[in-house]
Amino acid sequence: MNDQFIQGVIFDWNKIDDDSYLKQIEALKNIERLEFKNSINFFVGENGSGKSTLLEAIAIAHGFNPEGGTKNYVFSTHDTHSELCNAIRIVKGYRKEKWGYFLRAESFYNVATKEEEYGGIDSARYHERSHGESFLALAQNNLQPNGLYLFDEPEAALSPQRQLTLLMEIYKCARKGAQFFIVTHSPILLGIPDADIYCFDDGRIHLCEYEETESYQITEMFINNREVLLDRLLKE
Ligand SMILES: Nc1ncnc2c1ncn2[C@@H]1O[C@H](COP(=O)(O)OP(=O)(O)OP(=O)(O)O)[C@@H](O)[C@H]1O
Repeated sequence: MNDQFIQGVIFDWNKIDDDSYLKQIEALKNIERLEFKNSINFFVGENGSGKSTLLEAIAIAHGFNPEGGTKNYVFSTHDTHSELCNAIRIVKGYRKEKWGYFLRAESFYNVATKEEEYGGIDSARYHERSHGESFLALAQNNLQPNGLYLFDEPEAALSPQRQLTLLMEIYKCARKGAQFFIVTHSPILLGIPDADIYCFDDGRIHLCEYEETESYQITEMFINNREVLLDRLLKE
């Protein structure tokens, strides 16, 4: 039985203008519905394939602030979210999450500022740590059993060692009833066992295996054939 908080998304493209760029995004433009059965769901694919657009739309349609944070965050410093959130319906399960967090690498600074403000005197002092240290601390401070988490490229600030720490935390939290939607290019994070990987390449959203992702294939090819590859690339 599917006991996830978010079990799917239904799209109504009639609510989007014909000249909107959303209707030009190959992976999204013909999709009617998507199903989620897993506690850990990755969105992968080439730059510009629509991953962040969909993650953001799911987050906003579910009640999160467009720039990130918990559902209680209402600040907006740079309101540029797409109208896709108005054209989707979230299919919810019978369980309701106890806590949730939308975390995007690109607006982390603003979220950390708000987190310090809202958290009051006892809050973690995110701006007094390095980018990676504070990003991981903020993620860790907000990971709870039975929570719902939407992360956009959480690896951006993290060393490989800290990506492994985050991987461990996500895995443990998912086993305690949490659900994750994560946009990533990280071959480390993607390696988490038993996750569903939704690939946005080839003009559609489709499930794929870890070893089929470009993040894995290109990293593997580079590490195992670095000299030959560089020789070929740099000679051209
Ligand atoms: N405000 C906008 N106006 C026009 N086009 C936009 C706008 N925002 C995004 N796009 C386009 O929508 C497409 C999907 O963008 P999106 O940010 O979802 O890609 P992505 O898969 O998350 O990429 P990346 O891996 O680089 O983060 C891109 O081609 C992008 O240029």
